[in-house]
Amino acid sequence: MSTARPVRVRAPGKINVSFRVGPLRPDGYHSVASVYLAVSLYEEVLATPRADGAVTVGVRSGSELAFDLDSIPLDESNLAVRAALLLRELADRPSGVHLEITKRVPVAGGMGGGSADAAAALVACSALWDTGFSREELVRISASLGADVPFALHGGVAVGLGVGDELTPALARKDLNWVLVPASFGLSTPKVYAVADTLRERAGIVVPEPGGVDPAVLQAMHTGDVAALAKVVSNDLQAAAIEQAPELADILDLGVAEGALAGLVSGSGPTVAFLTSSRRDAEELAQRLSDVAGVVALPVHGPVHGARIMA
Ligand SMILES: C[C@](O)(CO)[C@H](O)COP(=O)(O)OP(=O)(O)OC[C@H]1O[C@@H](n2ccc(N)nc2=O)[C@H](O)[C@@H]1O
Ligand SMILES: Nc1ncnc2c1ncn2[C@@H]1O[C@H](COP(=O)(O)OP(=O)(O)OP(=O)(O)O)[C@@H](O)[C@H]1O
Repeated sequence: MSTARPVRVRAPGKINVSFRVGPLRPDGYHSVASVYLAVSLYEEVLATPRADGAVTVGVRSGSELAFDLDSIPLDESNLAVRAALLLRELADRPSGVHLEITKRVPVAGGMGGGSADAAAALVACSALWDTGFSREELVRISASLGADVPFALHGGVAVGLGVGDELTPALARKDLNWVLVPASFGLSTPKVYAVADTLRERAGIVVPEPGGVDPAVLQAMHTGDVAALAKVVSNDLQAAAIEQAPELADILDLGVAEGALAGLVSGSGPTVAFLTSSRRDAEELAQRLSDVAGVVALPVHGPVHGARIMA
């Protein structure tokens, strides 16, 4: 359907419930095996047509988190702008658009917030410009914007191979309840990968190709066995994130001491995610972490849908 009216899209942040990192490839990326879970913390992009043909962006906070909005570029390096420019070129449209981003996913937090913005911008502009691209085509297009962008479009639960962009849907029988503890600072994704390489080199570890994901993780999600899942969640980037920000180790210990079934750093960090048994346990843990440590702690659940137009 063609529309000249503004289009609002929301796209989720993610947790890597399991994340294996293989060797560094010649292109500067690592081959990975990821179990992605989309969680109920959403970015929103409102796309409004611009008559002058320009592609512009604005960012505002939609959260109680103290976002460093100044660290987000407002030029052509903004991921949402890159998405719109790429789509415009592929669809051969002369159209302009203003993208207003409402941020709720921690910036540089390891939860794919910028990727969610890119996915939301693709879906919004595709509707605005009536490109006729299918969802599958948008997913394919999105891979050139970043390794996490296809999953922000896809949503739900998925296995990500290659650099994380080769997705296969997976099943979660039950809604999983987590508590997120965002940090007041960000970590650079390439830096965390580089530190991971250095740590492995120093330990004399020759890193194998990740192959696939840990089948025990898929099995636990498939059967909805949260206790079993808690035993197998893991992230190969966690040690490198802790090396960069040692306080993350204390937060991980605290969450488990306060009753989380398990804790792990999300993606390249520094956001920490704690698994709990129920929505109620997540709310109680978030309250305790806030009381005991004075940290912001957000209960979330997943799987949730990928980038989608809002009514
Ligand atoms: C850490 C994760 O968030 C886990 O899902 C992703 O692997 C990162 O995904 P992303 O932020 O979308 O990454 P991109 O924007 O494509 O890449 C940023 C940088 O991260 C590093 N990178 C990213 C993905 C990957 N499989 N191997 C890498 O080494 C590379 O240095 C790359 O230049
Ligand atoms: N729309 C955007 N939103 C946030 N950051 C953006 C955006 N466009 C470009 N960036 C740049 O990308 C950097 C990382 O952003 P993002 O919030 O996606 O990190 P992240 O969640 O750690 O990413 P990932 O988990 O995918 O590695 C920011 O510091 C910023 O400089």
